[in-house]
Amino acid sequence: MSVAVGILGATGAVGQRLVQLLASHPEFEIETLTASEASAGESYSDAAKWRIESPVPDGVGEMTVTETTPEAVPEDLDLLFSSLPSAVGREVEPAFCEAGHVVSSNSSNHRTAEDVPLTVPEVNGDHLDLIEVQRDERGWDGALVKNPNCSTITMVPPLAALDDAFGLDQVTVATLQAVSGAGYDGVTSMEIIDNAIPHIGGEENKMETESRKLLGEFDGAGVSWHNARVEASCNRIPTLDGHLENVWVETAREATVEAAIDAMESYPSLELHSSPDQLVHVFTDPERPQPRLDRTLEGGMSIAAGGLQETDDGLQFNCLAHNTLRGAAGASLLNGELLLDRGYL
Ligand SMILES: NC(=O)C1=CN([C@@H]2O[C@H](COP(=O)(O)OP(=O)(O)OC[C@H]3O[C@@H](n4cnc5c(N)ncnc54)[C@H](OP(=O)(O)O)[C@@H]3O)[C@@H](O)[C@H]2O)C=CC1
Repeated sequence: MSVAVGILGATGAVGQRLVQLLASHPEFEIETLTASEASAGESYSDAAKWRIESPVPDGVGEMTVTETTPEAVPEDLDLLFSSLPSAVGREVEPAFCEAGHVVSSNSSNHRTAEDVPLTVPEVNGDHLDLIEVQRDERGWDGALVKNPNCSTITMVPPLAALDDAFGLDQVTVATLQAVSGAGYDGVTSMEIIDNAIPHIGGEENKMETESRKLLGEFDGAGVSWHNARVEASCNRIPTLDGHLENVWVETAREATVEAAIDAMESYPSLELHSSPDQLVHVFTDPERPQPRLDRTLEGGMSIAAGGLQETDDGLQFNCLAHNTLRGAAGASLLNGELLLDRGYL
């Protein structure tokens, strides 16, 4: 069975990754590509400044880009992936849902809304059924599902494993984030070469809130956020792709490095097309994980961890993920596969 899909914001950095991943997907077929009014009417090859190592996939370059409105896309599209700027997503995504479309969105708007599932399929796929509450409350035939921020996705699977094993009371994280997270025009070379920027607007709050929603419990009516305190400090560094994070956790029960490695490495993955075989890979070499060496682990869909050490009240570790694959386009794609698997398409 082939599922007809569209990409909202298809010409951008994340949209291009979605095009790349969807072009060879066995279940999804790209039917519609949208962007801003400035790009509408152009061929995809002309509208998108293609920045991915592999060429524009066959058949996509000639497609005509349409405007990002419900009227401009076919009514019978089963699924829309959204990689719009969040201010745009906030306005238009609900209109697509109201028009009956199911939207798997990477944009940050609505992530912490009470009736919007925020999911990392392997960690809290059960939260997807919040769609029923959303449809009741909003009267939509469609649905809006979100994946979290790229820095949040990087730390949440290891944290979920540690929570299952020992319980989490407090999480403190410092990030070293790649420039692609800011988008192509986000940070100039003069700002970032030979430098580090100890601030990324809004990022700390996203990590502190989204992680607690993801690790929370869904009871059929709503999500009770996890009680752990989460504190984040976010930094931009001159790597291209791959966010590296240093994490300290205070655990509720005594934790050992050996048990923590076991919990992370045995944390279950899923059998969705884009799921990695192993969700978290733990390195024992203290110099790993590194962005350049480890961001493409399992096609960029795995989380790399390492540097595990016991502390007075818990553990510390490092983790890394590819921010535009596992952290953005791949995360939306996995949510799309989960929607299909759970019968929402
Ligand atoms: N880059 C990353 O690593 C990550 C990005 N994100 C989030 O994903 C989203 C997309 O990011 P990114 O791909 O980097 O952004 P880009 O700026 O590269 O792309 C934005 C896309 O949205 C379209 N667009 C812009 N304005 C409008 C509008 N008014 N109406 C309709 N379409 C519009 C653009 O079309 P056009 O080409 O015509 O301008 C383009 O297709 C953002 O919300 C971002 O915060 C999340 C995680 C990681």
